[in-house]
Amino acid sequence: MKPIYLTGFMGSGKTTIGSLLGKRLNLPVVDTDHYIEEKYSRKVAEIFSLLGEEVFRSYEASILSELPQQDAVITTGGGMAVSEPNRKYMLENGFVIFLSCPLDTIFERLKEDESRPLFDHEKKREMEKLYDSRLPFYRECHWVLETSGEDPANIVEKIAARLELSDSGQTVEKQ
Ligand SMILES: Nc1ncnc2c1ncn2[C@@H]1O[C@H](COP(=O)(O)OP(=O)(O)OP(=O)(O)O)[C@@H](O)[C@H]1O
Ligand SMILES: O=C(O)C1=C[C@@H](O)[C@@H](O)[C@H](O)C1
Ligand SMILES: [Mg+2]
Repeated sequence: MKPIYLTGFMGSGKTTIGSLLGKRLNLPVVDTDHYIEEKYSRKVAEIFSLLGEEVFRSYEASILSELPQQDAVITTGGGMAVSEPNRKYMLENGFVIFLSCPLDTIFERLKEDESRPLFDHEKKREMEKLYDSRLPFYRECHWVLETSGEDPANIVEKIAARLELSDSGQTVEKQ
């Protein structure tokens, strides 16, 4: 089975859902942010502050091909799908699920969380711009799954059900 890539904006639930999905499907899970932190022995926030975003993006691009090529759930950082070559790689080599979530819900989810260098709780307008600019990239995927108002466990069951449908050869709608 091709790897499942979870994409979407910061706070859409990629890491949370991916971890549960891995357990549900009995597949290993690789989180690209964690992989980069291990490989380069620095926290994502440190890479941004010490080396800059461009360096972080080069790390993201270079690690994709090091990740499992099959039987895995890969939870991506929020900016992974913004790069065209990254999107192309994921679309060609795996099954890409965009976890969609309204920005207001994301603000609510991340209100106590300061770990994301690009998420500024005080700058709603800038966050809206970033969010809107990224939507077209996230939408280049195999499935769009709306996550707001859904419990993580339910989302996982929905994904598992859709994967079973596609395994059985039935046509599945993108949205
Ligand atoms: N479906 C959900 N319902 C409620 N809370 C959720 C849901 N999914 C995730 N959360 C919460 O939202 C926060 C962010 O989730 P998570 O870290 O999984 O996002 P992410 O998409 O991996 O973000 P990033 O792109 O920054 O890595 C966490 O506190 C998590 O518990
Ligand atoms: O959306 C983004 O650009 C980011 C999301 C996080 O997962 C991290 O990859 C980093 O904080 C950047
Ligand atoms: Mg994450």
